[in-house]
Amino acid sequence: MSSPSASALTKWAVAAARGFAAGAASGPGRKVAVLGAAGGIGQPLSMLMKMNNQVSSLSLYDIAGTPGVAADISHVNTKAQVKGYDKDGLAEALRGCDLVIIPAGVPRKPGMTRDDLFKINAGIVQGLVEAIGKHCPGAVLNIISNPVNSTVPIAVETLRKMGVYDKRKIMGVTTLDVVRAKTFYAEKNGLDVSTVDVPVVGGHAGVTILPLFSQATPKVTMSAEVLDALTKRTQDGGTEVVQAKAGKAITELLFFASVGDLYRCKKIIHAWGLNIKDASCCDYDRRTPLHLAAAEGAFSVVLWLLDHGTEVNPVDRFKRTPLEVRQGGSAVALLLSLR
Ligand SMILES: NC(=O)C1=CN([C@@H]2O[C@H](COP(=O)(O)OP(=O)(O)OC[C@H]3O[C@@H](n4cnc5c(N)ncnc54)[C@H](O)[C@@H]3O)[C@@H](O)[C@H]2O)C=CC1
Ligand SMILES: O=C([O-])CC(=O)C(=O)O
Repeated sequence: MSSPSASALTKWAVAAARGFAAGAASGPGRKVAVLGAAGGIGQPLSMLMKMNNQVSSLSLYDIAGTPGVAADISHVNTKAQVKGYDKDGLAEALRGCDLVIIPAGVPRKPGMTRDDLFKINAGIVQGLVEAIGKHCPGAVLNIISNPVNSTVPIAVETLRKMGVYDKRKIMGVTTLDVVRAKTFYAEKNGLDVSTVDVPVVGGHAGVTILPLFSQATPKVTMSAEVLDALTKRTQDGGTEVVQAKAGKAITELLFFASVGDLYRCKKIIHAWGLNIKDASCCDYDRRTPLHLAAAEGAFSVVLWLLDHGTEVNPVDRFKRTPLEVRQGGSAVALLLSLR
């Protein structure tokens, strides 16, 4: 499974607990569905649900990769019965659910805002909510898919049209903003984070996230500058994570450049919006994809990088250019020296 951030784990645990508190069904053992269960959020979230002893039945639904995730999660030694469902199994996954959590959809890449996801995720959420309205209309709904500020209203209107809307049962998951505000406030003021509370109101995007540090406890007087910085960091917390995760994409790009896999290089560059002209697209030793492709004689990758504007002579930490790391004469060396 991919590993979740600690803050994200806290967020989902709290959201799920709220979901249960507002749940319609009574008695032990709730049926929970995670839609988008095979994704970066879906997998650790599914694990948390499997570890929650209020859950007796856990439906893991995704359009791809569900069998592996369901097998993995089902091995956890807790009582919830796990079943994986692929794209044809949505109705069955939802039937009788008390709580449905939706992390399905595309995530941001560096440079994108959450609103940039609207075109794709609005349709995904609407389709899933229609199925919920049909197969488990009484369930509590937690929406994680971004932009939460828009996907929640879409869910509300979808259920309203179907005549099954209950305002007590739909929640956009924004707990992560509270988690971040508490962490940053405690860090800045040298407080034990377990004693800290910071209310956050508003939405889940940029300036719509409003941490109320004036209401935080324990109370600490902070300068206007510190207050502004904490507010901004809380509002930009998601962007901080999205950007940090792009580092992994660069590492993958460097690997596929070194093995001459042009198809995967292009896929990663496109998916993550990586800028191969940017000097920061490199590893710790400042080796660029061109350094690695040249060193391994990956002609097609070298040619493609050069044709797409990569600098010909960047120097790595050891002051070597791609031509210099290419040992001996070869087509790659000739290509580099002619540019
Ligand atoms: N509200 C919040 O605090 C947070 C929200 N998010 C949002 O959660 C969403 C998911 O993020 P990640 O898990 O990182 O993305 P991901 O790409 O790793 O996973 C998304 C999953 O959704 C699945 N999917 C796509 N269309 C589907 C459909 N029609 N039905 C069922 N599954 C479908 C994909 O197959 C994939 O497994 C994004 O929109 C992201 O912005 C992410 C972090 C925090
Ligand atoms: O920022 C994003 O795209 C994901 C998210 O909602 C968060 O981490 O708060």
